[in-house]
Amino acid sequence: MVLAKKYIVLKPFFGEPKNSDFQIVEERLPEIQDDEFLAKAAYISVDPYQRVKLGDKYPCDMIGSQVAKVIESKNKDYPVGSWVMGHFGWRTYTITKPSDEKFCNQKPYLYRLPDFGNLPVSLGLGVCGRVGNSAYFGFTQICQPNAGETVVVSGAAGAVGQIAKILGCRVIGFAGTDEKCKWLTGELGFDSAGNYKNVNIADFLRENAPNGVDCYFDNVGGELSSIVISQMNQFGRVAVCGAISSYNETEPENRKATILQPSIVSKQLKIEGFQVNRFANRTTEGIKQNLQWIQEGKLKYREHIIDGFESTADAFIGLFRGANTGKALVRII
Ligand SMILES: NC(=O)C1=CN([C@@H]2O[C@H](COP(=O)(O)OP(=O)(O)OC[C@H]3O[C@@H](n4cnc5c(N)ncnc54)[C@H](OP(=O)(O)O)[C@@H]3O)[C@@H](O)[C@H]2O)C=CC1
Ligand SMILES: CCCCCC(=O)/C=C/[C@H]1[C@H](O)CC(=O)[C@@H]1CCCCCCC(=O)O
Repeated sequence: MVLAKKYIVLKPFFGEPKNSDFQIVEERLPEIQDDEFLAKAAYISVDPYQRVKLGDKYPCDMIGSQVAKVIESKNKDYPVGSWVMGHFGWRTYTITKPSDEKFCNQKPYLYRLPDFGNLPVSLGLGVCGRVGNSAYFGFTQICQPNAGETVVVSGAAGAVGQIAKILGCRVIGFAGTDEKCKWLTGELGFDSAGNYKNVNIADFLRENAPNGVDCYFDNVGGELSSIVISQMNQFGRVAVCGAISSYNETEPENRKATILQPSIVSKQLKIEGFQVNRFANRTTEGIKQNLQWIQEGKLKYREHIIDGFESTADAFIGLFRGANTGKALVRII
């Protein structure tokens, strides 16, 4: 008999998520049945979308993905010792099977990790998982960049800007600390990077993108994005990936930003939102491309790893304070 621990969310988040919004409970797991396997969590992913994508019934199980190891199995496709990515929620042990979508209707719900060679399995939640695929497919399919074009990325400490450099673009990033900006222009080779908390965004862009912006990959939304969009070129393309600047905002007044329509019309812009599961049937293609770029030394990654299941809520809260540089993960020890 296995005793699992899981997080439940007690009530809707209000403003920044708090430890008191969560409770850890224990659950006795039954014996596995035909087709099922038992997986032990190794890394749990904390992600900004978890702030805004819970249902409306409380208390509820916390949603989220993990990389887990199969430790008991009655399913030949998931043998003991194999590594899986599963959308199981924040929990230590899970019994499931491929047709089981009781935890969440996310697609893909479950898959075996490809062979990462010498690289850590934790990448399956970051650059070699759905986060990396958001960057790869969101940027290439929505922005449709051409070599030589100028690309701006907000929430820039991820893969998008590096992919833009690989594709021959000029890249400008915005991030929330000077240390992150130094990493972007240093190790990651961005052409310039500005700390959105202390630069004048419009002036910074006029100086660093004097010929205007062709593509904008928007992770944050709000006024920063309105300013970037106001400096776009004719037929510019915007991929709207997220709007983290608004996720904790409780006052509707503060969710307002400068009107976009004059720029959209006069510059004939294409602005398109996307959700990475749109590309679910190309999951392996995206993972393999990012993996290949890592192996070739073209794509670098950082992980922000916090130890201990009991630290998961803190790791989640840290996302909204910019505590992470790179993918935020909880290692289950
Ligand atoms: N459309 C889709 O399918 C997907 C969308 N997303 C979205 O992409 C965005 C980035 O997610 P992800 O890469 O997982 O997370 P990150 O690893 O980029 O972590 C979140 C980062 O957001 C920044 N941030 C926090 N608060 C604010 C704020 N008020 N204004 C600006 N930046 C802020 C912080 O960095 P800093 O120090 O720079 O402030 C923080 O480190 C989110 O909006 C998320 O919802 C993610 C995955 C899939
Ligand atoms: C205003 C709400 C904007 C929310 C944007 C966002 O972050 C959406 C993300 C999810 C989308 O709805 C479907 C998904 O699968 C996205 C999340 C994927 C992130 C992957 C995180 C790691 C993992 O679970 O593998």
